[in-house]
Amino acid sequence: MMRSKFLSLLIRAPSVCRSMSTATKLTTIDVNDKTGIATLTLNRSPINALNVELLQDLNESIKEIEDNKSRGLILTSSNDKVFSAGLDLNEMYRPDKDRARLLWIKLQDVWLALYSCDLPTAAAINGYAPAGGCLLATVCEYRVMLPKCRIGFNETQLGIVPPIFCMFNFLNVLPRRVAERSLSQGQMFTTEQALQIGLVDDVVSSKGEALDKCTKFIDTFAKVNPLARSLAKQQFRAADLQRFQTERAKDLESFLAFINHPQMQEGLGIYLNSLKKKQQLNAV
Ligand SMILES: CCCCCCCC/C=C\C=C\CC(=O)SCCNC(=O)CCNC(=O)[C@H](O)C(C)(C)COP(=O)(O)OP(=O)(O)OC[C@H]1O[C@@H](n2cnc3c(N)ncnc32)[C@H](O)[C@@H]1OP(=O)(O)O
Repeated sequence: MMRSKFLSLLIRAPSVCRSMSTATKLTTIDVNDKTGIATLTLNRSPINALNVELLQDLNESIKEIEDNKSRGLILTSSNDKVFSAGLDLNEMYRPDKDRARLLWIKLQDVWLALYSCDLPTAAAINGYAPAGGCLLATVCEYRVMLPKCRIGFNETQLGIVPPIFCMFNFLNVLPRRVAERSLSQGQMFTTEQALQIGLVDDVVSSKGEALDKCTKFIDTFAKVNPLARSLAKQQFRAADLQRFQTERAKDLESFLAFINHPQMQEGLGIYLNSLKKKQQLNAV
């Protein structure tokens, strides 16, 4: 098992594969022939809210990209305003018990797949990225964002405790003090603020430019031995991954207990309604 992983890393070469897409089309994969880099696009209309199916699709696509020995993975969205609106609140409001359990397990799987991904990963954040959207962006090793967007973990603003993997992501990206404050205050940052604190690495004016920047980032590894690169990344992340595995089951039970709490349900109902009301107001 270990040997085949080593071999696959040693013989990794630019992919000749053109494009792969998952059957459901909630995500699409395009592999650039020249660079061998795979672009994984979130494609769940209207706002890439992460439901069970999208998370399942994402997991399959990440695996497909790894198995096809792409040189890197770029995560982006087909929506030109929203990268991802985070977890689908409809999965948590008056939840179906089995689906809610599955939702969290799939979210944990996606986080794990990206956090421990052998490939270099980058996020072209071409729109809003609250909560779960921020999770997907910050689990990557590099981020570039478009102007006039917002990103952050707003969970505490909604009365939700951010799970430990949000903390791991932020501690990888931000100084500890900034990470703790922004997570505990549920801060949402404008693109400009995100750049200033280092939450994103660069700001560009179009999605095309964002994809180019991500490609350039992945290209910085071109002359580095892929096995050495991958193992160095795993070494940095090993303690987080170990803690995640230890707490995974407890984290799932905490989530289920949390969303099934009557006060949480009431809050979720009000919040969902306010999001819908916003649209009604816009239409007036
Ligand atoms: C100690 C350990 C304890 C562990 C406990 C763990 C507990 C953790 C529990 C939960 C964790 C949750 C993490 C999350 O990800 S929660 C989701 C947070 N997301 C948000 O708050 C985003 C809210 N949405 C927005 O801000 C905007 O919609 C935006 C993404 C900026 C897009 O704006 P716009 O383009 O203007 O689109 P609309 O606002 O008009 O939205 C279009 C329709 O989509 C509906 N909507 C929006 N967001 C969501 C969502 N996240 N889920 C489901 N539906 C959503 C919105 O109501 C509109 O619907 P409709 O067309 O019917 O009016």
